[in-house]
Amino acid sequence: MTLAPPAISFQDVAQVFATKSGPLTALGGVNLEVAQHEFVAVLGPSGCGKSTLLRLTSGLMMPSAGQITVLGLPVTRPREDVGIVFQQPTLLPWASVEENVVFPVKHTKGRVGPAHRDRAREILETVGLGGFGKRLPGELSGGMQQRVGIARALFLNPDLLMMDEPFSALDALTRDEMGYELLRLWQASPKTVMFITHSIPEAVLLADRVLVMSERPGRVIADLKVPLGRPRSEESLRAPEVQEFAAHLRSLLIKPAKPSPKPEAA
Ligand SMILES: Nc1ncnc2c1ncn2[C@@H]1O[C@H](COP(=O)(O)OP(=O)(O)OP(=O)(O)O)[C@@H](O)[C@H]1O
Repeated sequence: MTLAPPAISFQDVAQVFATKSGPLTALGGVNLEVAQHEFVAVLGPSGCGKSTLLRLTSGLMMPSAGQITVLGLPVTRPREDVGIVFQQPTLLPWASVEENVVFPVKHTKGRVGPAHRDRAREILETVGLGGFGKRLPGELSGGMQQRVGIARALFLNPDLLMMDEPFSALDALTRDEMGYELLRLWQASPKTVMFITHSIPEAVLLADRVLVMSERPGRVIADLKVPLGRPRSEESLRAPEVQEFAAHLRSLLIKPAKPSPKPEAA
């Protein structure tokens, strides 16, 4: 029996950016593994390199050092089997919802065939936007626009779904609703998900495992299994062990305030 390779593997990955004020080490020696079909959330302070992690996995940039493999193969270029959802859906405002969804194919292959149109309609149906294909993005609510972004990422049925704070621009109720919606989609069509968020409740609700990153240069400082079965619900989130887990995550993320300097003696 051959063991399936991990969906994502980082070995001693560092990322240094050249900036006007000199080299900036965004990631300093990241090691992590994500199993196939696992849902992993990444939490960490602002600027610790979470988005960089996601861009490296997607092949949108190459690491300064270390090795990254996706499904057992080194990442050497942007991969078609990795779908990405950003904080803002970045839709083409003049193109219909359906045109936005088929955009990845139009962009790479130059033409869109009837099978692609069928797939676009199917995936729009799946994300709850059946019947909205001819609308323009500006005619949709923020939550609906983000659903279009998710449909576009799922259009080519990727093995991996990278999500960079996908719901953070939405109001609290829509955000919760989208979280459950995402779980439904993930359970109906299992994929490996790397989900970047600043929200501890969101990470706990969605993920199998939570990776916590240090301040820049980012490293993984904790790799914790969420103590919750599936399906998840508001009620299961209230369980004492889950509350305790969330409190532990909070303690890893929030540094105690430094004592203020003593006033100088008069
Ligand atoms: N292309 C780039 N050139 C120079 N510096 C960059 C580049 N991309 C990111 N950085 C810097 O690298 C660091 C990590 O950025 P990144 O966006 O990955 O952090 P993040 O954890 O996703 O932040 P946030 O939580 O605020 O979105 C930051 O200091 C950022 O300014």
